[in-house]
Amino acid sequence: MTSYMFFLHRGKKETKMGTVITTLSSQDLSTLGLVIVTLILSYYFYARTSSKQHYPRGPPTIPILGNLPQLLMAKDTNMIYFLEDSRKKYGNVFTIELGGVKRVVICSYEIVQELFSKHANISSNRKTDSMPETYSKLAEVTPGIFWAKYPHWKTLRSFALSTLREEGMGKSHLEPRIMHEIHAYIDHFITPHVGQPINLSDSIMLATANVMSSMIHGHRKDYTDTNFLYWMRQFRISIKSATKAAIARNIPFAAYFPGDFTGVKADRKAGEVTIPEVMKEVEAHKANLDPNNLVTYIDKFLYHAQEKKDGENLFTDGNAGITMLNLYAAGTETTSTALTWAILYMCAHPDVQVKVQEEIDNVLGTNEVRYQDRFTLPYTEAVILETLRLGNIAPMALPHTLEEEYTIDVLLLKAVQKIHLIVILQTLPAGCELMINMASILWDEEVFEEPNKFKPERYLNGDVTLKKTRTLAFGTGRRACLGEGLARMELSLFLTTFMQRFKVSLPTGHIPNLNGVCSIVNAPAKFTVIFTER
Ligand code: HEM
Repeated sequence: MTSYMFFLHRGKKETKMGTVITTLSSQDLSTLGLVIVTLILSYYFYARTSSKQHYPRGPPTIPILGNLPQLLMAKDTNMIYFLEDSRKKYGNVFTIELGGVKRVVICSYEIVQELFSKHANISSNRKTDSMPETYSKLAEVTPGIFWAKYPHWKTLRSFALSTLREEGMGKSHLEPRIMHEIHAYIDHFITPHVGQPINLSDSIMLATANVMSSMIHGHRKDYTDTNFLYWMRQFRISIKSATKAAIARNIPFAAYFPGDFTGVKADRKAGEVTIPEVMKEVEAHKANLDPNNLVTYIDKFLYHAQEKKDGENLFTDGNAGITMLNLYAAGTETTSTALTWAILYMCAHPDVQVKVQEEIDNVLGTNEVRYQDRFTLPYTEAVILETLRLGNIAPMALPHTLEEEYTIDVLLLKAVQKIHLIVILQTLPAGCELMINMASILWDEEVFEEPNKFKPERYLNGDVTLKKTRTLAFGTGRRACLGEGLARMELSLFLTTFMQRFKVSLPTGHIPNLNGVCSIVNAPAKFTVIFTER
């Protein structure tokens, strides 16, 4: 009778201790094999039928109440699910439920593409109850672009997109206006303070706001205009308190907590300042409307209203005001935050900064940059792409509403969950809100090697050309960022000009803090930077 011995150490004839665990005959072994195969098969079939019994099964719901104090009280970080790659903790799709609103958080690039691009017809609306109060009052009558639903959204978005393109978004004829703003910014905020620490993030948004302003109204505001400064400060408060305030809207009693933990009061105050201000601008443009000289967004909007071309009366004064506010909100803080990250990364990585400057010196010398130069400045462009990835500017994008119940494709689930035998279907309920966890996608270690490191070369083929690498920083599908062309243009022109003229560094002894402070945008923590003439 042949005996088979089972030992503790694989590949050894005996354990170190020489302990024999058990002995089995060949017949025993066949029986054991049969038992194992039977167990595996029955588990497989059991799991299939048991998961079928529960079909369709939705994503797990993460209890949010336990985290509520953190969400409401945290000064800097209020959206805890969006600050990290939540997939590791909760999976590719999970639900957070707050005040009766189900929010489905998606942490997979493939599922985002599947829902927002392939099934855009059922996922491209937004609910107004997830918006901050600043807008909600106006939006009850005038939806603007951000929070509008089909078919109104389509009309307003198409109008905004075509008008901004006429104004030069992504095109060379906008360049002089952006360059004018860059020089004004340098003259006012940098040159007088060369060699001294300055707070970039507080001032750079005035420059990006002015680019927007020149497209919307046809003129920029002076950096000493106190009304403009006050308006921008309130505007910024409303953006920063937006996520907290939106949460509080779903838990009404939270607004009555002492102080302003929920941001509702700040948001309300900001609304009281910003809304009348934009409506004043609308009135001023209306009073001076010249059909033979329609060169700004707002004039074209008001002229369209007079013509009543839409037949649905969408082109109202209220919508003129709120779309204007949407464009400021979307186009100001996002781009200025990306620029602030770019400068911080340059300070934190002096070697990268030197490479950017060498490239600019070789290609441009002292010539002023043109947007078309991006094709011959691949390293600088790679720095911008890496900034958009690692800086994670819009950490949760904007919520979408799912119009119909939707079961995520089983093959896709198998692929993203890397499960081969049992796949638990995930059915998302109609009416839920879909949110993207950008951190899971932009910092995905399976796609980006060492995702937490700033490595522009990941976007390059050698040092020569840009690699095609997936990105989601501007969203995807019908509702993707409307201003991507403008943002890319501003980032390229601002960063190249700054790097051409200045060396940037942190004050001696300051260690760069590369953790973001997350609200609707993910911004660097407060820091000061020293610009030195090169
Ligand atoms: C670095 C800068 C920017 C980033 C990272 C960014 C990112 C995004 C993201 C992620 C969304 C949401 C997409 C979705 O709902 O799925 C969005 C929407 C939007 N963005 Fe941007 N954005 C930037 C700059 C701009 C600029 C400069 C403008 C101004 C023209 C702009 C206008 C908009 C508008 C109007 C929407 C709403 C679109 C809609 O609801 O149809 N963005 N952006």
